[in-house]
Amino acid sequence: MSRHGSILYLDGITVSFDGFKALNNLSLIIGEGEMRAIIGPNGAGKTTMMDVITGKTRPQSGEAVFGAAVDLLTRDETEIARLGIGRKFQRPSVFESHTVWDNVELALAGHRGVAEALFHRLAPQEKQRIEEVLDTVGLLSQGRRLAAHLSHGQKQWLEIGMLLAQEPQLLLVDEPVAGMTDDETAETARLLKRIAGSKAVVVVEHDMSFVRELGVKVTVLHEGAVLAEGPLEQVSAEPRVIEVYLGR
Ligand SMILES: Nc1ncnc2c1ncn2[C@@H]1O[C@H](COP(=O)(O)OP(=O)(O)OP(=O)(O)O)[C@@H](O)[C@H]1O
Repeated sequence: MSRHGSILYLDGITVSFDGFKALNNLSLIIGEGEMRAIIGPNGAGKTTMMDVITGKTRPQSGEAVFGAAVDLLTRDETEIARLGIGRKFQRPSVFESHTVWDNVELALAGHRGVAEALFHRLAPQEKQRIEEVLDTVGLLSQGRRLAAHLSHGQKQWLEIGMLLAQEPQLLLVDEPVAGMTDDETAETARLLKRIAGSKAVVVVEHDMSFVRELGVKVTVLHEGAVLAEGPLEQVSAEPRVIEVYLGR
């Protein structure tokens, strides 16, 4: 496998929990600006893979390289986030008692405390950046609303916006459309497509119609390793994939 031009290079990653291999010699390469969908049955290792990339779990063996040469296995979670890897967990976690605008402003400020961040006078370029982020996630007209009053889908988009404010090069998104309406699901696919290109996006999702809408290369995980990889039509026609995942 070649590392050239990749934003993420995983090679031979193995994670054992009491002898059980949650990841078993997993290798995966994500290109710069690429969007990739990761699918696979429950227990396939999708969450564990995200945990390894973000420094939450250390593998027993393997290599994990970010960009040209950053060895992720020597960095802790905070360092990895600062390096430019953003992670969105399944459930939205926004500051409900703050406005949509303030949520993005807080994310932009990052290291400043909440009070300090909100009383800090915004530089024109910070204001512009917040507007850009809200526009990207389709919430520009919602800036003054309290986050608590947003729909479930809008909260998910806001949290994606909060990650974008931190300018990641790689965004990991775990089951973004769970609990969304069909319209919100379709909008989320459009949103992620707008984001990909300027940054790489790895999306874990069980919703096949959403994965189809993304229209990107799919990696099927099974028992901690890659079972199949390619366009959705191709992998979904493979007998092994049908047997372990799609046919159930
Ligand atoms: N801390 C842990 N201790 C022991 N076993 C674990 C631990 N974390 C995960 N596992 C096991 O590793 C396997 C992979 O789990 P993982 O959560 O990565 O799968 P997944 O593909 O994300 O599944 P799902 O689609 O259900 O979220 C599972 O069998 C799980 O029970």
